[in-house]
Amino acid sequence: MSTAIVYASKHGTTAEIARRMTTRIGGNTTLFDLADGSPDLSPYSTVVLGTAIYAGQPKSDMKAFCRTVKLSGKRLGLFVCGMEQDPAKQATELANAFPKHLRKQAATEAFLAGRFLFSAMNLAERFITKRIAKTSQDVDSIDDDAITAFASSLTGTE
Ligand SMILES: Cc1cc2nc3c(=O)[nH]c(=O)nc-3n(C[C@H](O)[C@H](O)[C@H](O)COP(=O)(O)O)c2cc1C
Repeated sequence: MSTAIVYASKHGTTAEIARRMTTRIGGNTTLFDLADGSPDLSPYSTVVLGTAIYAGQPKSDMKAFCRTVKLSGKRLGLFVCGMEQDPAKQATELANAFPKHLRKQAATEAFLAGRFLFSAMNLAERFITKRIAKTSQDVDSIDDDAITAFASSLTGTE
């Protein structure tokens, strides 16, 4: 199985989740950061798309990529990285992050949590995070079990 994991990350946590996912998917798995441009996915039979969520929205480069990418016939997994705690709101963020036709095609999709990294944030982001999340400390909510479960359902080994 040849797999491409394509991600959109601002402060590195979606990238870190994607990196951890590669070892769990195994086989021939390649990482692509959308900040480096749009990859050619034609050689890959399986594709994972992952994006960070800011203010309820996926990153704009993932949104733009989803508008043009052709994935028919491929096994597809979708994930979002965010710090929303309410399961209903997490589900809404996931539902809004990718177009309907890709969600319909997806073999698996998940909200994979994230991190608050104050050292990576700009002043406005620190202010918003302190106000909304009521913390000024780094928080690491990356859920390794959820990453493993996502990889297993993608590869059909669950
Ligand atoms: C200014 C700001 C706004 C955010 N808004 C949301 C949000 O609406 N929903 C959510 O689930 N997470 C939100 N987050 C949390 C980020 O999604 C989380 O920090 C994530 O790990 C960032 O991923 P990245 O490092 O790949 O950019 C926000 C974080 C910041 C700093």
